[in-house]
Parts: sequence; structure tokens; C-alpha cells
Amino acid sequence: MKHIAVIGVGYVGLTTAACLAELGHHVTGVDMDEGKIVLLRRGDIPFSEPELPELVEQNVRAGRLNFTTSYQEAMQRADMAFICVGTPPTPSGHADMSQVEEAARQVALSATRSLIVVLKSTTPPGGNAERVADILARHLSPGINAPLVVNPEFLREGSAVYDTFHPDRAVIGAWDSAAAEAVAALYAPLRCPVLLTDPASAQLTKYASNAFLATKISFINEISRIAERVGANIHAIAQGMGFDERIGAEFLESGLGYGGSCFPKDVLALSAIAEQQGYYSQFLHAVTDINAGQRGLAVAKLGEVLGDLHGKAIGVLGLAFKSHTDDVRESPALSVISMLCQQGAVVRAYDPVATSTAQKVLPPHAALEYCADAYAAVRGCHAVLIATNWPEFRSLDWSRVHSSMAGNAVMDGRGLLSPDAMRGMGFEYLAFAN
Ligand SMILES: NC(=O)c1ccc[n+]([C@@H]2O[C@H](COP(=O)([O-])OP(=O)(O)OC[C@H]3O[C@@H](n4cnc5c(N)ncnc54)[C@H](O)[C@@H]3O)[C@@H](O)[C@H]2O)c1
Ligand SMILES: O=c1ccn([C@@H]2O[C@H](COP(=O)(O)OP(=O)(O)O[C@H]3O[C@H](CO)[C@@H](O)[C@H](O)[C@H]3O)[C@@H](O)[C@H]2O)c(=O)[nH]1
Repeated sequence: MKHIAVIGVGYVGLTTAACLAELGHHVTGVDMDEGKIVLLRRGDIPFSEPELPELVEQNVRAGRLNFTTSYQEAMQRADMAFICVGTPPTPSGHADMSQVEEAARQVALSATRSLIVVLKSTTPPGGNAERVADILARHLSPGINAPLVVNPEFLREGSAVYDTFHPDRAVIGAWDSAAAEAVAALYAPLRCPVLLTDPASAQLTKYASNAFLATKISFINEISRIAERVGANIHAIAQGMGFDERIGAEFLESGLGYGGSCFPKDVLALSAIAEQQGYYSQFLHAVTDINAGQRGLAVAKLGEVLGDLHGKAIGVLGLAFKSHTDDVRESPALSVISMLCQQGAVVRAYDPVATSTAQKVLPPHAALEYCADAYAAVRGCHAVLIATNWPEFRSLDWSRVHSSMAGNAVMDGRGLLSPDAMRGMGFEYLAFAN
């Protein structure tokens, strides 16, 4: 059993803290956001993530998990500190390292004993790990050591707890082999492959993994553009490709493209890393461009059917960047809503859990209304656009939807519905290549 401080209790930090506590460790989560800590101390979770509320509650009750805004309190007995703060994109696409550097400085200043510092935040290779190690060394009291271990996180939002307990691998990059082994020991109960490597390789493994998954999505979206022109069905194609084990069936869902707090920023950051080293990656720029283009294509398809979008009512189902989360960072749904409003459409939006997060991000607009349920959102609409892959949109009573709409167009931006069934009910069914 270890005493562990987790710095930053966002999506990654809170999940990591709760899962480490569940594995028997004593964990203190620290965040500079007092509001988050107040919520957590009251037993509330600051965001929506399946299984997490129960896990946090159980471990707080068992006395293994607590929360504070004080680094001193969290670091008092810490054997390890996990840095899980954000690395958002700068305007030039680089990863902003300021939260990580500040967290490292605070960890070092409040350390009263030697400990291992584990960098879970996604950070680019090319000097950043070295800089964090240097910040630690400069701010530690004499006689205290804090070797740095780079241990990138691979969880997905919406299945964060499951992914943490069932990881495909742990990647551990360190200069100090004893520190690397100590972090590897934490993963032993999870029985996953553990890759021990150097910090730069660990960092680049994370970016390469995200860029590869983003590439699969842009690739299938590129194929869907070709498929549409030759009258082929993209779902059949993806299925046929996916049977080939060398290709794999996952991440071949065509549609509005990827969003979220990771793929868009990490592909950009990888391009920026390459450019900093004098290499322009045409390939990564193409992945980003294809992805961005899907949103405009969806709006154009609606325009083709409805003519001028001005004054047309469009029901948008989904605001989150994917199902089972309230996260709207880089959500394709929000870009599409902005495009529709710009073209003069009246938007009626609904999401099972992400309305309040969307309201904080989208500027209020006279033509944008948030609705309490999917049926309210589609009522009186000329068209419906499915923007997020929530399962509940698949199981709506679509004949009820049809009879309550003013028009009959449905743009299925996530390939959720059966084209034949929808057309059979009298919808003008629009999608990417089917
Ligand atoms: N969200 C994901 O699915 C995911 C998955 C894998 C990796 N990552 C990476 O993990 C990192 C964290 O992502 P996230 O989505 O959890 O971010 P987040 O924004 O949800 O959480 C970051 C937290 O850190 C806190 N914070 C910032 N500076 C701090 C400081 N100096 N001291 C204490 N707290 C501080 C913030 O208040 C916030 O609560 C990023 O590098 C991200 O790229 C994210
Ligand atoms: O076939 C697919 C699969 C996904 N998506 C979209 O891609 C985005 C990302 O989805 P997903 O990867 O499931 O969610 P994230 O929570 O962003 O997780 C990714 O980003 C995390 C942060 O780095 C990594 O840890 C995870 O391994 C990686 O999957 C979402 O907008 C999805 O709608 C598609 O368009 N088609």
C-alpha cells in the first residue's frame, strides 16, 4: 500500500485517484479549483462519468480517498505524486505545459520526503520531461529526491473506470529504473503488458496512439466520400475491412468525425512537434483537415434537401463529443450548431447529460434553444441532425418523431439508424455514404 497524491482531479485525475484507492492505496486528490474540491468533499462528482460516483463514494467511505486544495496536506506522507493536470493547445497548436510545470513546482516545494513523481498528463517529447525533472530538482529541499516517471494515460471518457481497470498496456518511461519498477508494481494487479522505456519514447507512444486512432477515423471518412460517389455503403465497407485482423474493426465509424479533449489537440501537437524539428507532416495535416471537413459536409447535405437554411428549424440530437459523457470540448455537435445558426437556422438542441456544459461554452443565440428531451427538440422541425452517438437516439420512437416534425429530413451524423427502416417510415434519410 502506498500513499499517493494525485494532482488535478479532472477526468483523468479523479478516475486515477479513485481507481488507485480501490486497489488499496491511500490517495489524496489535490486541485487548485476550490469549487471542484467543495463538490467532491460534499460527495458530488464535478462531471458525468459512468461508475465513477459509486467508486469515489465507496473509497471516501473506506477512508482511502480524500480531497484538498492544499499541496502540503496531500504531500505530507506521499510516496508518489501523479500529475494529471491539463495540457491544452496553445494558439499555435503546441501543448501548453504551464499547468504541468506549476504542478511540478508545487509538488517539489511541498515535498517533505523523497518520492516518485509520475507524469500522467499528455506531454510532448523534445525537452518537456527534461524541463519538468529540472523544475523538480530546482525546487526540492536539500536531501530530497523526486525521480520523474512518464506514464501516459490511455483511458477513454465514457468508459474511464473500466479502461483504468482493464488497460491494454501500461507505458512507463524513466531514466531511473528503480522508480520505473515501483510504478510498474502499481499495475501488477491489473495484469496488463507493461512497457518499460525512456521518457521520450513513452511520450511519443501516447501521441502516436492517438494520431493512429484519429487516422483510422479520417481514413474511413475519406473512404466514405469516395463510397458516396460510387454508390457504395460505408458500413458494409467498414465491416468488411474490420474482419481483417491486421486492420481491426474499431474506430472505423464514419460520421461527423472526432472531437474531444484529446484527438484534435494531440494530432495538432504532434504536427507542431514535427515542425519544431524541421519536419512538416503532410499526413497529420490531412488527418486534421479531413476531420474538420465532415462537419461542413453534414450541414451542406441538409442545405441540399432544405434549400436555404434561413428560418428552418433543425433539431440537433447530442451536444457531447461522444456518448456517456458531458464533455463538450471540441465537440463536432457544437461546431455544427454554430454553422447552422450562422446560416440563419433555428436550432433546437438536446443531450441527455451535456446541456449545462454546452451552455457554458456556446455563446447564447436567439435562434438556439435547449430542450428537455429528444421529442421536444424534434417537434415542429424541418430536419433532425444526430450529432452524438447516444444509444437512446437509436431507440427513439421514430414514427412518433416523424409525425411531430414539420419536415421529414434526418441527417444521421453518427450512422446510428437503419437507412431502410427510416426510409420505410417516410423519412428523407441522409448520411455519409449509405
Ligand atoms: N480526458 C481524457 O480522456 C484524457 C485521457 C488520457 C489523457 N488525457 C490527458 O490527461 C491530462 C488531463 O486531462 P483531463 O481531461 O483530466 O483534464 P481536466 O481539465 O479535466 O482536469 C485537469 C485538472 O487539473 C486542475 N489543475 C490545473 N492546474 C493545476 C495545478 N497547478 N494544481 C492543481 N490542480 C491543477 C484543473 O483545475 C482541473 O481540475 C491532459 O494532459 C490530457 O491530454 C486526458
Ligand atoms: O470509429 C469512431 C470512433 C470514435 N469516433 C469519435 O472520436 C472521438 C474520440 O472518441 P474516443 O476515442 O472513444 O474518446 P476519447 O475519450 O477522446 O479517447 C481518446 O483520447 C484519449 C485521450 O488521449 C485516449 O486516452 C483514448 O485512448 C482515446 O481513445 C469522439 O468524438 C468519437 O465520436 C469516431 O468518429 N469514429
